[in-house]
Amino acid sequence: TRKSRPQRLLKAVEGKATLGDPQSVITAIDHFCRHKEWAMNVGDEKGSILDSLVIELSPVNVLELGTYCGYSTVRIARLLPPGARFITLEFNPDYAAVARQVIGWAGLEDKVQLVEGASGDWIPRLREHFGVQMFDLVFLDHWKDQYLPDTKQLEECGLIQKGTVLLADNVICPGTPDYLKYVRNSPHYDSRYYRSHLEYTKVEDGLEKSVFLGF
Ligand SMILES: Cc1ncnc2c1ncn2[C@@H]1O[C@H](/C=C/CNC(=O)c2cc(-c3ccc(F)cc3)cc(O)c2O)C[C@H]1O
Ligand SMILES: [Mg+2]
Repeated sequence: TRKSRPQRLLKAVEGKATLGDPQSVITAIDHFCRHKEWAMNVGDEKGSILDSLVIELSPVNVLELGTYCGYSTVRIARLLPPGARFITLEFNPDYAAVARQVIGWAGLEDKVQLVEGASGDWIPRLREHFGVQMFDLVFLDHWKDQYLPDTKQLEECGLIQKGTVLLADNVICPGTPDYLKYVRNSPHYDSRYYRSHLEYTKVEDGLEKSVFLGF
């Protein structure tokens, strides 16, 4: 059977990137998606905004919702301080398999815990299973209608506390209207929109950064 797009993306990484060099993996994926086949990675333009926020925050505990091929996983993991803990959730086993290899090519497998499963099932178990008390940074990039329910569940589980930063991809395209309304209207969040473009295109999109102010 024909390879899937994630498998073709992985082939491009294996053909172009240098083993153990995260930047070469990022460059290989961006080149593949810009010149061969578009794929829903956060991309280089929004990725640079993500980089600057990770560097500024220097987070110790990070959660990513929606690993896909591991592009943003590599972008984030390569910038984390030693001893940081990074959990990424992906429920599609084929995507998870590709992501493990992409993360492995970048040499970042020791920095990332890729958990196969649905965010809704795993969020209530993160504390007792991984001993994590709260997250400094949550990157939301999974199904867009899951952003709000998962944010509420993270709040209820006490995994979002004063100072936690939520960073959401695609708040314009495809759009996450209910999530955006929630974080922008809630007195418990200080929210800011970083205008950019949909990965590898000229279409407007952006990231929403929301800092939890405490209850
Ligand atoms: C609930 C849950 N738990 C764990 N993993 C979950 C999950 N829901 C999705 N996932 C996993 O995340 C990934 C899903 C990501 C969804 N992202 C998207 O749908 C997405 C779509 C576009 C887009 C924009 C314009 C267009 F014309 C077409 C597409 C751009 C993006 O950056 C995206 O992230 C893969 C999936 O298996
Ligand atoms: Mg996205």
